[in-house]
Amino acid sequence: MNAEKRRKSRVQGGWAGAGSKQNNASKPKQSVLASHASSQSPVTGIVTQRQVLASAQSHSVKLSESSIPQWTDNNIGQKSQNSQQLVFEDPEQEIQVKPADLTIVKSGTYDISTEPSGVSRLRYFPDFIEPSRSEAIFAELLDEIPWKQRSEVHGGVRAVQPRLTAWYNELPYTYAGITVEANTSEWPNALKTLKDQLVEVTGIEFNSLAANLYRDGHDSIGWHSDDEPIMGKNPTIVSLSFGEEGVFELRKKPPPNESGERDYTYSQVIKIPLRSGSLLIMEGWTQSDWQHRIPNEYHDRGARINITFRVAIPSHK
Ligand SMILES: O=C(O)CCC(=O)C(=O)O
Ligand SMILES: [Fe+2]
Repeated sequence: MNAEKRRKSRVQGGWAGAGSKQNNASKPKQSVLASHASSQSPVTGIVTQRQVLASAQSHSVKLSESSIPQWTDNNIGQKSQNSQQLVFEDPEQEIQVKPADLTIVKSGTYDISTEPSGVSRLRYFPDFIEPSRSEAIFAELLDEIPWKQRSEVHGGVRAVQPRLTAWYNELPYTYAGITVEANTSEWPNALKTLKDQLVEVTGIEFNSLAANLYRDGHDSIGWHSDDEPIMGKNPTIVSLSFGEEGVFELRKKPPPNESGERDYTYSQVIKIPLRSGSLLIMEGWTQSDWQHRIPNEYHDRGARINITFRVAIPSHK
């Protein structure tokens, strides 16, 4: 056997032995991927969008320091010794994989997580208000709400919000470094009726209302939680959408590092396309354990109005 042939046969032999070990090591990862996507999805009724490169199911795979099989001359004819060297023991390095994004499209109640604080629950009713009524409400709100572009402060930097807002409440409301003045003016009629309807559905007597107008696809609201002290602990946030569809996204908060920072690279993301007339309720620990946003879009989008009914607690004056 010449030198080149000998080298090839060694390599093939080496990888054949190593391969079976390696495959075994990576197999559980694949089966977790498959089963997680179907039956073990933490959120039933959710469509799993598998995005080939950007995301895969959440699973931590532990590898030994050297995941590449070692090859030495001693391996020839010493199968057992060879395989000994390739056992994946003493895991030292953890590889994290970003879970596939999940999309909620169907009406239902979704417990999106149970830890670290407790149950985070979403209730989604895509067809809460019929299309012709939604259209009329959209026109009324666009016309009657005193929309204003405000600015907010992030990391000490003040910037104009990429959307218009309004707030109806007896108390001023502080969030993202700004204080929105109290607004005791009368609620638009459509909102009074909707509030009564929502009090019936939820049993909660809402006393405040925040409104957002996303004028087009350039408008957005960044990642945040509705966890201002004025909302109290575990607030129920009831959100109605009118006009153009907007994709509402949630991402799970990872544990903070020693400096209190959170790395969201591997966070679970849940998307809910909020169409006109839809109702989304966030409950439980959702504001503690998740953030949400409406990203801007790369394609043209018409105007969208979002109304959130909340309970502001007067003791936080
Ligand atoms: O527009 C939406 O659906 C979300 C608005 C929101 O998160 C907020 O106003 O706090
Ligand atoms: Fe919010």
